[in-house]
Amino acid sequence: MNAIRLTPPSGPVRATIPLASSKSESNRALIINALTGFRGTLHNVSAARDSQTMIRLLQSDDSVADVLDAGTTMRFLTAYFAVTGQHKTLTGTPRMCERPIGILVDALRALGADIDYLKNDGFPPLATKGFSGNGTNRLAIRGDVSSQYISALLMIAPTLPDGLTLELTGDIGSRPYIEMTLRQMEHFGVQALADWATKTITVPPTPYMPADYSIESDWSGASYWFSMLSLAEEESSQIELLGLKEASLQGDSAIVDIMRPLGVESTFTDRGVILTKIPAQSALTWDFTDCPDLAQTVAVCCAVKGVVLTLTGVESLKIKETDRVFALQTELRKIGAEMVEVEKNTRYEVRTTHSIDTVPTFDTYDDHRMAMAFAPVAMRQEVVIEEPGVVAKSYPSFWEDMARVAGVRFEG
Ligand SMILES: O=C(O)C1=C[C@@H](OP(=O)(O)O)[C@@H](O)[C@H](O)C1
Ligand SMILES: C=C(OP(=O)(O)O)C(=O)O
Repeated sequence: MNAIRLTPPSGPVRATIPLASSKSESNRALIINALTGFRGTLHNVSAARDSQTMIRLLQSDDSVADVLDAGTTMRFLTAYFAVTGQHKTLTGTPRMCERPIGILVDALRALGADIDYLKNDGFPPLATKGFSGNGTNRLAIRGDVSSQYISALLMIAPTLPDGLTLELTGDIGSRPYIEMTLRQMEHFGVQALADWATKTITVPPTPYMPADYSIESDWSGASYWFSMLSLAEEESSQIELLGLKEASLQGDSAIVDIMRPLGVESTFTDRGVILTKIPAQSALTWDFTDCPDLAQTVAVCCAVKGVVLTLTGVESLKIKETDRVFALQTELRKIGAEMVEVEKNTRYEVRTTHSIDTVPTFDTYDDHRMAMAFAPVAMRQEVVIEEPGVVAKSYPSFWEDMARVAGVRFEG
């Protein structure tokens, strides 16, 4: 499957979308359940490759754990294998081996874990080689690189002899993901104390209790449907998204507020949420510190609508599946838009400069979110998307779902 051709709907969009379940919630539930001795029951675990990889690696006796391109799987399993004293080699795709992990490894070493880098210091591949259990129970850790290091440490913290206190330093990025971790730990019987004023989180040494846990649909995946409804030409268009809750653990539920000025009203029901069209604004400013995975969705949507978008809080985008800032800048040009760096690394502006009359072919940079963020452009014009299989990382049925609202043809 080399490319996919998408063509606009011929009339109003009317669709009900099942959505994938959250890979973030799934991967936390899987790690915590492993720490109960696999005694709980998880419902609606995500079919996302990142979660299926987590399941496979938790069950495997193999000494090599290849996480492919799954960031949470790499970070959470490193902590899990390290403190459970398992001897494992953790590796991943070439890009995964460029994504930093030094902050987490330093912290785990301070807790008493023996970890070696196998190639470059600070990056996978690495080997976990046992756990002495006589390290510190208080750590300072940067909060501005990846929250996944913090979530990884929090989840293993209650199994340490004296628990763990984390002092987060610097700004905190992706904080809702840390809160998601704490809420899920609580569900399994561990009550941590988070003081956001002092940026200190204390986890007591407490055994996890087995529990039933049901995973919600994925709000990050939902964001593409908000974008599609925003871009749908016909005012009577409507999309229903199943399995989402208004009171969600997922910070990406912020898409409800981000998309209102872009012309999408959300009405919650007992099945999920119904999206309808309302008038849109001509400019939007948003800080993506809490929800970095939404930046691509919103940037593309604004570019197509001609809404001037100012983005801040996107520093972490450069160390994700690809350098997402570069990828966005390059692909947005194909639809006559530019993403200009207004202040170095901290503030960007997306503006539409001209319209195009050719069919754009979007590259996806081994990044599921590049494919899914650009797919909604097809609400307005025909597009081709390269390597559409990338969506498997978080939302394997994305193109199947997309076929409910647009023409979808695989090519090559
Ligand atoms: O903990 C998680 O499940 C995630 C945290 C975020 O990463 P960072 O904390 O690195 O921003 C997010 O981008 C990623 O998709 C999932
Ligand atoms: C950044 C992402 O995932 P991860 O860091 O877990 O690879 C993502 O899904 O957008």
